Amino acid sequence: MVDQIAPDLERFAVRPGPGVAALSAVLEDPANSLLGLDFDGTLSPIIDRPENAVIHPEGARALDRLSRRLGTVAIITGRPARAAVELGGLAQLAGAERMVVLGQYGAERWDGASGEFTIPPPPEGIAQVREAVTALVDEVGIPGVTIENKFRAIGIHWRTAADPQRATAALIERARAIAAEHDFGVEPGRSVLEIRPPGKDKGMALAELIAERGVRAQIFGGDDLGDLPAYDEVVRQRALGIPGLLIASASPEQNALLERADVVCHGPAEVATWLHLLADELDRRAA
Ligand SMILES: O=P(O)(O)OC[C@H]1O[C@H](O[C@H]2O[C@H](CO)[C@@H](O)[C@H](O)[C@H]2O)[C@H](O)[C@@H](O)[C@@H]1O
Repeated sequence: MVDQIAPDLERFAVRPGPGVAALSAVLEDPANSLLGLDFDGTLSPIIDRPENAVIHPEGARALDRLSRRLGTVAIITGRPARAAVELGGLAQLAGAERMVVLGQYGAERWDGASGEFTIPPPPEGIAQVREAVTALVDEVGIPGVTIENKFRAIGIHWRTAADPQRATAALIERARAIAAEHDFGVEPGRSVLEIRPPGKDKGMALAELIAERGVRAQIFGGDDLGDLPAYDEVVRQRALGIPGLLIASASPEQNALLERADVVCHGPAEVATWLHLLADELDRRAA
């Protein structure tokens, strides 16, 4: 039996603070612990075309290892649940039965145990929103601006725009007006503005999963503004006695999470390295 010694905090690069106790709690009780991760920018490197995104190969390997050790591994994403499962190859992971995907900020779900998707019907008004957004993008006419149809939401992307500054100046306020007119909300992200129905966020999605699974300790990692409600939820859960560690996947595009994080990784490759460290330590303790 291996000694249950405290984790080497220097190796895990955990800032002094509540993340330290959370890491110990996860290592001591992995079966009742949750790992929640965002998809794009945290597991999957940011690329020009959303439909070609994949999980970093080392991230996929680490997820595979962790899904055998932790009670719950959840991908909590703005992506449709089906897209995350397919792009991430999640159904093929060894511990897939312990994985959950909460897609479209918690509106959709995939359960690895049953392989079933829960996808509510598209919200009222989405066809009109799509039409108005398409007309706006056509009228603005900036090459490289693209529309992502997420069936219950629409993403306007300008990562590949010929003139990203002109694109944001021409699009953002008018896209917000379209959202307001149809009682939709907006979700700003990395070179994207999403128009989506209100009422769900990653914090709510996380809270529901914690309650459902009886989670006793957690780790959550994200990279963008849409992850902040999950950060808030981790802080709220700490006050309720559930320790939580926050990982930020840092990028030059977004620094809103950095000061709040217990661990800062530089993009999905470093997130993957950190997840492997966690898997190594869990394997060592299980040996
Ligand atoms: O919650 P997430 O898993 O982080 O998803 C947020 C949005 O990510 C995607 O867009 C981002 O990644 C693309 C691929 O790397 C990139 O081209 C784009 O610029 C990024 O904003 C995705 O397309 C959206 O649907 C997600 O809501």
